[in-house]
Amino acid sequence: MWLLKRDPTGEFRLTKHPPNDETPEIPPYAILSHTWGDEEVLFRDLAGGTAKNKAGYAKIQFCGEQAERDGLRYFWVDTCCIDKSDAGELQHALNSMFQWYRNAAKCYVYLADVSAHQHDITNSRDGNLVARQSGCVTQRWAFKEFTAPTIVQLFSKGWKPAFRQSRWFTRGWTLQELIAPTTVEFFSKEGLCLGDKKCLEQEIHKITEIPLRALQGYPLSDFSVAERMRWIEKRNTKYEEDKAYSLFGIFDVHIPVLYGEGGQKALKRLRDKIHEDYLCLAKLWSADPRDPRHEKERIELAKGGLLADAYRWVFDNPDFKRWRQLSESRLLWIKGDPGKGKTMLLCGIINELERPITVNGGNLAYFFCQATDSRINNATSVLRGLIYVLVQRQPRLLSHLPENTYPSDDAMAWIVLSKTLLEMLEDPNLKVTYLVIDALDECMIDQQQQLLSLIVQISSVSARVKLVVSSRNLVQIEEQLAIVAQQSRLSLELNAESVTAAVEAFIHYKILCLSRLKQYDSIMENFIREYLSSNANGTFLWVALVCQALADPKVRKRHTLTKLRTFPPGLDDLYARMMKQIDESEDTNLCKEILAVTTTVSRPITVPELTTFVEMGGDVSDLEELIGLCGSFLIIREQTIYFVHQSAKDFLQGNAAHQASREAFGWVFPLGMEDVNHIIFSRSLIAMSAVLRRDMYGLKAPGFPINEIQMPSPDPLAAVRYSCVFWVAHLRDTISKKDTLQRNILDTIQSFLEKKYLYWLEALSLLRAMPEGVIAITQLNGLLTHTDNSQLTKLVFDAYRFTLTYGWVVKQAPLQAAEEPGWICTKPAVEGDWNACLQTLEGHSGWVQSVAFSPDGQRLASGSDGSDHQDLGSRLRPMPANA
Ligand SMILES: Nc1ncnc2c1ncn2[C@@H]1O[C@H](COP(=O)(O)OP(=O)(O)OP(=O)(O)O)[C@@H](O)[C@H]1O
Repeated sequence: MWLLKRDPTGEFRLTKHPPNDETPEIPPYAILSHTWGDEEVLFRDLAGGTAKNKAGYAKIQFCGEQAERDGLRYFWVDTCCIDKSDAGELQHALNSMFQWYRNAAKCYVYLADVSAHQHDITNSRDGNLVARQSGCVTQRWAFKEFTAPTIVQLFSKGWKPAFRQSRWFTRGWTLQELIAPTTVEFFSKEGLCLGDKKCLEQEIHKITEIPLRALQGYPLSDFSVAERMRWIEKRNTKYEEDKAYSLFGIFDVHIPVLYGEGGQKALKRLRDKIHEDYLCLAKLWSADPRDPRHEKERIELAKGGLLADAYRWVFDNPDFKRWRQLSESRLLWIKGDPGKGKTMLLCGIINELERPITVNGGNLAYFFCQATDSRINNATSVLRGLIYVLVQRQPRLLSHLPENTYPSDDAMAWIVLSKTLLEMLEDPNLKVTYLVIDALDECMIDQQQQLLSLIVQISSVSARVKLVVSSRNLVQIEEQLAIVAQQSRLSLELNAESVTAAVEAFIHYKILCLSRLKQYDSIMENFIREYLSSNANGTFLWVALVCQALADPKVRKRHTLTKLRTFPPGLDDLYARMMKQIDESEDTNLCKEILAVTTTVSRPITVPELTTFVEMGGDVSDLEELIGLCGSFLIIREQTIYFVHQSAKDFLQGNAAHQASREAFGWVFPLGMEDVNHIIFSRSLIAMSAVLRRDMYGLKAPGFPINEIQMPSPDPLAAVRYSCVFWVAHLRDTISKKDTLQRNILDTIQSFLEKKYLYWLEALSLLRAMPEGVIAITQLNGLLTHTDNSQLTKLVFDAYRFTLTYGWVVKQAPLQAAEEPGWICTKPAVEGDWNACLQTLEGHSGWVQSVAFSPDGQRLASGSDGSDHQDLGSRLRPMPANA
């Protein structure tokens, strides 16, 4: 990078940075942003000593002098600090420009078409600022007092019309010059400061329509591609290709610079590259994308919204401060009992850290483990989540992603992804990176150990990586984390002592909300406050549950105090009391069924999915009412049923230490969990048999691109989405204590597969759940190994071979059969295999014609009679009209 510096003779000279390998650091520098005029000083002018003869020299002088006033010896100006005659240097400069602006200590925007002169405010000779009225000095400011807000006030509105109209806001390259730097100061053509990006943000937002969060330095990956593209739409560039090239930093992608290719072509190449990166990233979350950033928002919402007063205390905590400030402190473990507010505290920490980190080019990735959801309760998903966020924010890290990021074998996936993450964290371009992992204890127990080992390894990887993890206070976690060198690890325990003041703030807020709802008087408020404070024992969750119960419309204001006294202190006692309440209701059996199913399923299910498992003959609104009756354990958000908290599920599963928890297990599962698994499995098959058929989404032709599929309304698959993916898992759990599957179960499976196998695959394709489907059929194959039903075993084996060999894959499938995402596509492998499998399946199922592939085996075929199908057509019998 070339930088300008004043030499001892007072002239500006170019110096190359870093000068050598021993001093790799680039010194602090200022950077100029401006629009190009007629006579700009070029690289060769400075080298040849002709710079001063050009009008553009005034800007260089302005920038150099302003930098000196700000204590900066170096500065950079795009007109003369790039040797454009060198193509390699030009490409490098275009690729690096965003970072150069981002890393600048100050960015000065010189607005050649905005004048502050009419206000008679000028720089005096001593470098200070002087205001004159009728020629007399009325005020004088030292430059130190010369803060941006004072200046804005000073000039009031006089310069603003010209500012709004400034050409600077219409140019392409100035977009990144506005967004990338942390500090942007605007100057009039006389060199007077008009204000900075922060104090003018409302004005700039109105002019550019760029969201305030983007101006404030939040990660650009938080804004959609379409949104970011909109920012440049109305801007112009001298060379039409620059409209695309000026976006490299905004998307953190790079394509070769080819001036002459045309603006449209450059934009298309850029879009293709973005899309390619997106597809690559999407492969990480093959089936059900779980962007941890959305998960965080969902968690905050589900837990009633994040209250800053209840987590801000941590920023003054000495251990937290040490972890944040000392480079050797790499790992902070936040531990505490259920409901002490660990998850919410981590959300608050992320909010606090996010902006300062990302604004300085650092990165922050996080993941919330949740035992209630099999998609995010394992070590591999933690890795996928962290990598996903890291790469989203720094697409350049994509180069570390291996070809196959979704090996169907979980152990293999772990090996591949842990290596990938470690490589990313050692990337020389990576700046300070923070990783936050919530609820290590909610990671599946058999995978906890490997996750902990990786955390230990990361803690010693690089001084640029810092970690915050949280969990309950468990010995096995403590033992593992103790391996991290003592000076690198810190722990912070959330207990009654550390969080009492925060819980008080939470109680205050909750009472305020309740009071608004129920119109309490101050005596009532005080009584509730008193009761909550003396019984909460530093447990936020206890307070939240009691307040939720009081907010129930059925609790009359006059009964509030009596009701309040029925809530015992302690979480488990509170759950026991709530269980008793349900037991006393008229709908106790249905409530128990609902609780049994929701406790057993592998991910939170929706209300329509629950109708598959709970037989009640009523409509969905009845079911919603019943879920409401279980309100102390369950909540519905956006039609999905969640446990109010992991501790509520632990209680019903008999995992809590309290005696009442063991009673709860017997209450919910009188015939054991296997029985509930059997109910879920068998009702899944009944429901799928009724729903699955050919072309459920009315697409008419196979080979339909997955991204163009519009879900019909109502969705015919709504009630069986869960069943399609998880029926085999529940089948497996029915036999965990028995040796083999019973005859009648085998018959049911055989009948289902004979009639519905292809429709099931079609449903999985539509649900984008093919990778899980492959896992399910693999499991099924394994389960049947020891059965004596040879016909079924052969059927499943053929189905298994067929699925794996030809990969009924859609977008982001484990078997990369086609480059293009598709609905159902296949890749011919061994000819003989294909025919054998197909013949078996043809005999069993209807819509074989949806199996389609191109003769070269690479591209997805579309339509049932296209030429691509000739190869296939020669082998398939025409589909019967009534199939
Ligand atoms: N800062 C906060 N703002 C708003 N609500 C909070 C806050 N902290 C805690 N709560 C309330 O307390 C409840 C429990 O908090 P949280 O889930 O963070 O506990 P936890 O310690 O992570 O529990 P567990 O270990 O069992 O998962 C939340 O559901 C929420 O109602």
